[in-house]
Parts: sequence; C-alpha cells; structure tokens
Amino acid sequence: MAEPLRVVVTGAAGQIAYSLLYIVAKGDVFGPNQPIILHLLDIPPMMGVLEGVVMELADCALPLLHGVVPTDDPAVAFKDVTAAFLVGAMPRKQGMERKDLLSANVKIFKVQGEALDKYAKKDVKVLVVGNPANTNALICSRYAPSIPKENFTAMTRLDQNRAQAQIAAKLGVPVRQVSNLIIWGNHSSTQFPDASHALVNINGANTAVVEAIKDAAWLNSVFVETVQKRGAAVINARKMSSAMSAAKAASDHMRDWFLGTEDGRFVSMGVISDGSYCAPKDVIFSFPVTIKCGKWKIVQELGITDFARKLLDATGKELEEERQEAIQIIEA
Ligand SMILES: NC(=O)c1ccc[n+]([C@@H]2O[C@H](COP(=O)([O-])OP(=O)(O)OC[C@H]3O[C@@H](n4cnc5c(N)ncnc54)[C@H](O)[C@@H]3O)[C@@H](O)[C@H]2O)c1
Ligand SMILES: O=C(O)C[C@H](O)C(=O)O
Repeated sequence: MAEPLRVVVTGAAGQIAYSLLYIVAKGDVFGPNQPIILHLLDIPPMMGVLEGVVMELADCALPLLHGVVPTDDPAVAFKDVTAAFLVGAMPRKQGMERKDLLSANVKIFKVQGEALDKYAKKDVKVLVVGNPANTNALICSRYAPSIPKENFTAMTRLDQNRAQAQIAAKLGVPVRQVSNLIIWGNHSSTQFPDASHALVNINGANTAVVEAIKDAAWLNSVFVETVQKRGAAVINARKMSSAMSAAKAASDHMRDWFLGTEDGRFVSMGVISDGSYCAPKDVIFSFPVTIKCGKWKIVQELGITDFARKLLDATGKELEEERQEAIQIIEA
C-alpha cells in the first residue's frame, strides 16, 4: 500500500468539515488505495468540539485513515501536508454578500499562507473554501511565495454542481448526463454560470444543452440568477450556509485535481488568472479547466458572446476591487 498522505482540513470543528472529513477519510478523494493522515485545525475555543469529531472519526473505523492530528497550532497543522482544504472562516448570515466577510476572514488566509510556506510540502495543493474564497486564495498565495501560484485554488465547484443540477432538472435527465457547465469569475453573486458549451447525453449521443432546452431567455435569466443566488437561498431556508453540498463540492474539486478530469469533460476552478478570455490578471478567477497528472490547464478558444462578455467583465472588476480591499485590510 502507498505511504499515507498528510491532508489538512481547517475549520475542522465546523459544519462543512463535519461532512467533508468523512468523505475524505473513506477514500472518495484520494482513491481507494491511498491511506491518509488527517490534520485537523481549529481555534482554541473549539478544541472540545474537535475532540468529539476525532472520537467520531475513530468510531467510523475507516481502513484508509491511518492517523488524526487535532490541533490549534498552524505549525503542526500544516507540517508536511500534500493537500489543504482551507475551510475555517466565518460564514455569511442572511442579508450579507460574501465580500462583506473580507474584513473578518482575510487575515486568517495571510497567517495560513505563511504557515503553508514554512511547513507544507512545496507541491501542496490548496483549495480555499472559506469566503470570499477567490480573494482569500489570492492572499494565501501571496504569503506563500515558495509555493507555485498554480497550487492555490478557490472553490466554484459548488456553483458548477448547482448549475448542472438546474439543467438536469429542466431537461428531466439524471445529473450525470449533463456536463461542461462553466462558472466564470468570482464565487459571488456576480459569477457567470454559462450553459452555452454544456452538453447533455441522451441515448448515448451528446447534444448541446442550448439545443435541447430551446429557451435562450430562461438560460440567460432564470438559470443564471438561480445559480448566482443559490447560496443566499440556502441561508434563507436553513438560517445557516450550505454545508453538505459544499463538502461534496470540495471533495469533487480535490479529487479531480489529484486524479484528473475525464476525457471530453471540463470542470470549473478558481485559479490564478493569466488573462485568458480577457479576464484581469493576478486575481483568482474561475475558468473551465482540464486536469492531467495533477496539473490544471485552462480550456481555450471557447466562443464568448456579447452577453457573456459583459458578465465576465463585471465579475472580473469585482475581483479587482476585492483584491484592493483585501490588501488595504491586511496592510492597515
Ligand atoms: N466556496 C464555497 O462554495 C463555499 C460554500 C459554503 C461555505 N463556504 C464558506 O466556508 C466557510 C466555513 O463555513 P462553515 O459553514 O463550515 O462555517 P462554521 O462556522 O460552521 O465553521 C467554521 C469553523 O472555522 C473555524 N475557524 C475560524 N477561524 C479559524 C482559523 N483561523 N483557523 C482554523 N479554524 C478557524 C471556526 O472555529 C469554525 O469551527 C465560510 O466562510 C463559508 O462562507 C464557502
Ligand atoms: O452563500 C454562502 O455564503 C455560502 C456559500 O458560499 C454558498 O455558495 O452556499
């Protein structure tokens, strides 16, 4: 059997981690033959709760889980890790936008960037889930200069999964038959969920979703807005932000990054922008990517309509504004 991988989950006593830890520990992310040692980071007041999570992990009797390291010390949490799920951060409440969390959360990602730089493996793959995820990932990367910028990503997979589920429901097909939905830009209400390159597999043949749905007005309005506002809809209903679906999306993101995307399918990830599709450079922008051998590559030369262009520009502008605000908060 392979050597165990060290995987850190921050915010380990929180609600997303409660679902995520089980998915990771049972082998759904790194594969059924890959043992892991889980490093669990939370803040000092949560150590009692974390103890209960550790008990439950033991009680799951999971064969791939070779060790658990609960801690409130980033130096211990990030030591020799190969994968990092950065979940620990304050969630938004009803009526807030995710960027309203910048002042509460961005400093966490500076500290954790510094700790990753010092203690993690240099090829560590980092997924930022804590909001505002794109800008937190950018700040984390800036404070970890010895780790390649390509190794810092932000989660827009939940938005992609939401988009896929909306299209599948509209067409009355299982979600697995729908692929290649794109989330462009920020994990915020300016994101652009784009179905114009998506495919639906009907009776073994791929058809463009646009052709199958034949309702451009719905695709450009109801569909886009439903996905953009889905996080807020869950908060309004649950009075807490999404957790089960966020954990599933985090595991999908990391699994595809480690194990690769299927031929002919692409997925969306917030990655460091190289200016593809005229997105602003040096922000973490969600693009469609394919992944092979642990490396993501932005899918190029997809057609962009005038409608799409406006939405891509708006979400890019918001990311530039968030970057500026984050730097001001950190330097204050
Ligand atoms: N990107 C996405 O799609 C997405 C989806 C859902 C939620 N989120 C975000 O994920 C974050 C976590 O959500 P949750 O529902 O699990 O929240 P939660 O409040 O249930 O848990 C957060 C945990 O993080 C811990 N924490 C706070 N500061 C920390 C630090 N410096 N180091 C380590 N741990 C720390 C808290 O003590 C708590 O246990 C929120 O910011 C939320 O908005 C993002
Ligand atoms: O909406 C939120 O604040 C939580 C999360 O980002 C989500 O999309 O559900």
